[in-house]
Amino acid sequence: MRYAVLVTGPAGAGKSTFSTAFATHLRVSRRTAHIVNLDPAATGDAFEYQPAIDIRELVTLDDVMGEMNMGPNGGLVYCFEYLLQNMDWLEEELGGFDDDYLIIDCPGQIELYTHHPFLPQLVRNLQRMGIRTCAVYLLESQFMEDRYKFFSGVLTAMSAMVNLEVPWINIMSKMDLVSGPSSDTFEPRNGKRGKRDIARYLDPDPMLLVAARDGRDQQRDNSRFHDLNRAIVQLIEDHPLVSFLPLDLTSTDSLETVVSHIDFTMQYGEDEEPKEPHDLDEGDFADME
Ligand SMILES: Nc1nc2c(ncn2[C@@H]2O[C@H](COP(=O)(O)OP(=O)(O)OP(=O)(O)O)[C@@H](O)[C@H]2O)c(=O)[nH]1
Ligand SMILES: [Mg+2]
Repeated sequence: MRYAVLVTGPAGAGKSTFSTAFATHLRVSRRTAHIVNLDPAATGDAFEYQPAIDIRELVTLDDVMGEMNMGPNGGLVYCFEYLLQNMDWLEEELGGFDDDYLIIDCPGQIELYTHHPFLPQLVRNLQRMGIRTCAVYLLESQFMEDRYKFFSGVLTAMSAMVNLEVPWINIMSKMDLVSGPSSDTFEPRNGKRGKRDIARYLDPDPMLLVAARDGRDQQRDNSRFHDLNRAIVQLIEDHPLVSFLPLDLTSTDSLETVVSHIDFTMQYGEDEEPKEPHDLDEGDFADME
């Protein structure tokens, strides 16, 4: 059985860092893991491991920009169209792996997740090849600093989820940057976030949008903005599709919890009993009553 995890999410969310940590963790656990680089713009030393498959062997953003006289964004779109037309190259590369765990590090172009046909097509091909596939979507913890930014992140995650029809796990990355949880309070105190406050983001509480009363809201005090927020609140209440697993790469437990959720989602090891994901321990962020 072959497995593939698509590591997705906006630019700078920590996808490549997570992919490397994930691969290391699997190797330490004596499991074969390979990184697939799907980012034609990745710079040479971006990876601790040599990727087993690298889109840059087919096409690089630099070449496209140089030869086609394109800018970086148009160039990236061109790269994906090119890969889409050369899917047999990827299939051939993938064909060489048996019984393996492929970690597919995706680029951070948000268009790729919300409306470009490339990733859905890739997923269909992986499934046709009998590779069990799931996706993780990383959002970085800094998004929790601004409620509007956070909910725009939640909506983007939802739209990516709907676009890519695979089992899906949302991850709040870089939790090491969030100091806390220091207390059981809702509001940040002494610059530290309370446990309950963090929980309202991991399991997005749409009332955060309604209750927002910071300076920024006064500037935005107009009824159409409030109507829009109310509509978003309603959408998230009616379709609570998105919740986040916290990921703190400075903690092995945290990484293990995330890996066990991924294993569970893909039913890794089909001959074994399906495993329940590790419960989050005391000290993790999401163990709210
Ligand atoms: N503090 C902290 N920083 C992180 C973590 N993960 C990644 N970073 C930093 O965030 C930046 C972006 O990390 P990458 O792993 O390159 O993110 P990416 O999602 O692959 O970025 P793109 O491929 O450009 O979209 C780098 O400076 C990393 O060092 C983390 O868990 N904690
Ligand atoms: Mg990257």
